[in-house]
Amino acid sequence: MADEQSYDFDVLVIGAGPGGYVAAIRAAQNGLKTACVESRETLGGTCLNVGCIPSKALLHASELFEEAASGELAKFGVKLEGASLDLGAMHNEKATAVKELTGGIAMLFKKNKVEWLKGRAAFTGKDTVDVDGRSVRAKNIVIATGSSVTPLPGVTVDQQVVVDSTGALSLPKVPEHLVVIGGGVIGLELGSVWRRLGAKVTVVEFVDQILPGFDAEVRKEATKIFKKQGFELKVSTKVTGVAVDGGRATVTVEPAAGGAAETLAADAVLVSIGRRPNTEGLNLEAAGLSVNGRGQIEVGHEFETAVDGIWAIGDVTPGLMLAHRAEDEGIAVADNIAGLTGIVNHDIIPSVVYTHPEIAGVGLTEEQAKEKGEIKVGKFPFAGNSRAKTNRDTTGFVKVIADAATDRVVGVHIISSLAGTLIAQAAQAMEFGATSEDIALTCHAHPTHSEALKEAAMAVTGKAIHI
Ligand SMILES: Cc1cc2nc3c(=O)[nH]c(=O)nc-3n(C[C@H](O)[C@H](O)[C@H](O)COP(=O)(O)OP(=O)(O)OC[C@H]3O[C@@H](n4cnc5c(N)ncnc54)[C@H](O)[C@@H]3O)c2cc1C
Ligand SMILES: NC(=O)c1ccc[n+]([C@@H]2O[C@H](COP(=O)([O-])OP(=O)(O)OC[C@H]3O[C@@H](n4cnc5c(N)ncnc54)[C@H](O)[C@@H]3O)[C@@H](O)[C@H]2O)c1
Repeated sequence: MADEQSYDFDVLVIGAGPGGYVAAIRAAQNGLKTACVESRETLGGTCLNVGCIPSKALLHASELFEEAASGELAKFGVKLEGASLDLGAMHNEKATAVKELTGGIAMLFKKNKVEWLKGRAAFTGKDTVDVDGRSVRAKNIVIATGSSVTPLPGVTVDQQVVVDSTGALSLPKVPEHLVVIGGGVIGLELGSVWRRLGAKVTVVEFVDQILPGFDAEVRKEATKIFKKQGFELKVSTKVTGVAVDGGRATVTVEPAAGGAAETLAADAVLVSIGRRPNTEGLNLEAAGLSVNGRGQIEVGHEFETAVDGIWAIGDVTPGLMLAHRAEDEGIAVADNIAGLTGIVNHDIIPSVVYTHPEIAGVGLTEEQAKEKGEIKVGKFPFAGNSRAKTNRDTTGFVKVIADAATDRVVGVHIISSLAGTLIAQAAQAMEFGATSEDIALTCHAHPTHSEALKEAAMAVTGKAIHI
């Protein structure tokens, strides 16, 4: 047993993404001497540097551009002429947002006295880590090393013509034809950005529907909406090769089940087929740790690994690869290390796709809920919501799924321009164990989009008013 005095830190966090930086701050708030190792130049991990934040900056800016350029604003009495794109300015504004937010984490580290050890960490023992030649010893070590892009065998990402999500956040010009490989969240969000700015976008998806993991009805409706927006969606299709020549790509695709091949000519190709955990170079063996078949570090209920004093959170562990899950786990693990009670309810983690409209879900899909037992479903379209109608923004619906016997809400799914914001209300209701009647009897402000959630809850008993 090591001498308590010989530890450099009570808690050493490896990785300063949403999981790691939050864990470090909470550990310090809990009175523990804490350091966080991060090899990037800036804090904030994938999310702040090359993920959530820059993608949302471009989604926001491209939405403004499309709205201004489309002439759609004229009906509201807003006449614009000759909206034009300054892509450089758009990228600069994105970079400013990223800089402000990553700099903000550095300030929070200072304020909370979290020491940032700049460099790459590798285990040399169960409580020792090498950080670029410096040996650091800690009583507790939290692995929060996140994830990186899954490569597609045989396809080389050059970040010029064939890009991953990081490259697609910084394309220097709008492609004429962008082929997106993978119809998941990244493909549809970044595909939306470039489509709005003028690209033709073709999405090649291996399975028979886009947006894996979402409610089937939501996936079907989303498919209709994206097609109407001009996306070409090639589902049940696999890419068998990408050849690059003279700044252009030829993408060869064929039916997933086999069949005749065809080629797509593109000037940009985005590979977005998922992400995989970062454990390479961590030297987990020196700590006595191993990974599962998917390369993830398995953890127990308290985020403890198989080795005492080593914990793991976020994308490097099994579960939804989402920033808010990582953050909540960061708080919980730091509380558990301090001897407090840190819990994350993994059954109630909202997922949001920030396209237009947004697509959001929490809890069980209708298919999953049916497998578990009898359910009642209430649905309400935004076409019946007064605020959505006033805004001329009626695409989508809210679906509330409740247990037939107890009326307890087990899932909520929303397609709407404000779905990402509305889903928080559903998550909170579910966390408090609400029934659909509880939501139906809660007074919602008028006129707001949130009234659609109340009406969907009322529809569970067939008594919605505005439909
Ligand atoms: C384009 C894109 C958009 C996204 N948008 C969203 C979104 O809108 N909402 C959402 O919830 N999620 C989004 N995500 C997913 C989100 O970014 C991740 O789920 C989240 O960042 C995971 O947090 P984490 O702390 O587990 O790991 P990460 O954010 O990946 O951070 C891990 C950090 O550890 C560092 N690191 C790794 N190994 C070492 C080592 N050995 N030594 C030192 N440092 C190391 C890495 O440099 C990295 O900075 C998006 C992802 C991408 C790619
Ligand atoms: N808004 C958000 O919360 C947000 C945004 C971006 C990313 N993320 C996270 O980042 C992670 C990675 O995103 P992603 O979009 O890369 O992954 P994803 O898992 O969401 O989607 C990948 C898609 O690629 C398809 N696919 C896999 N192999 C293929 C192949 N060979 N050819 C064609 N299609 C193939 C899959 O069927 C799936 O539909 C996700 O887990 C997501 O949670 C979240």
